[in-house]
Amino acid sequence: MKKIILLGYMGCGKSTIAQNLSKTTNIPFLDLDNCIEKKANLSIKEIFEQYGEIYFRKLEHEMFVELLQSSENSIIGLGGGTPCYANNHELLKRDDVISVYLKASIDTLYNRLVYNKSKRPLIANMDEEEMREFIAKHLFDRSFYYNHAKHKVSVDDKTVEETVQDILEILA
Ligand SMILES: Nc1ncnc2c1ncn2[C@@H]1O[C@H](COP(=O)(O)OP(=O)(O)OP(=O)(O)O)[C@@H](O)[C@H]1O
Ligand SMILES: O=C(O)C1=C[C@@H](O)[C@@H](O)[C@H](O)C1
Ligand SMILES: [Mg+2]
Repeated sequence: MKKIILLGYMGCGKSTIAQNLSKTTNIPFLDLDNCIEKKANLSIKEIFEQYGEIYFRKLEHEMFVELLQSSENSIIGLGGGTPCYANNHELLKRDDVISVYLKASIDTLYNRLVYNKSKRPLIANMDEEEMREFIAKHLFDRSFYYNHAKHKVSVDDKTVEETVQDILEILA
């Protein structure tokens, strides 16, 4: 069974695009962050605060493997850091996986995240200047892992519908 996996930096649109792609294709959508929250019965923010990031990364890896094991077709929106820990990037190459990196520029990410950071523990307490610096460096470090995706779609200056269309072309 095929898994369509969307990955990329926080705010690139994984959850939004995955939800819309699911409506268009009728393939069920699973958001990895939401699945972790449901299983732990805690928000991502609470898991970071109460147990720390390393524990979160362990839960994230376990949930990713669990979702890949299911026999259903599905669209999976990963967390922003998922490919960058626990060798998760190797899983993007599996034969039953269609992995798509939603590539966004620093400006796009900054503009989307600046007013919407409270639920994202890695940036929640940063001021605007700090946040731009952080995104630039972090994206540079993470690109190595994101580039293990089989496909890449640029999301800058595109509507949700345009990005969904780009992904449908990959799937065709
Ligand atoms: N063209 C667009 N495509 C996708 N998202 C957009 C677009 N324009 C604005 N947004 C907004 O960008 C924000 C970030 O999107 P979303 O939460 O889907 O990102 P994410 O990649 O799932 O982030 P995270 O890794 O933190 O879960 C949302 O508020 C969404 O509405
Ligand atoms: O980029 C990251 O490392 C994260 C992104 C979010 O999706 C969550 O998975 C969490 O806030 C960590
Ligand atoms: Mg998301």
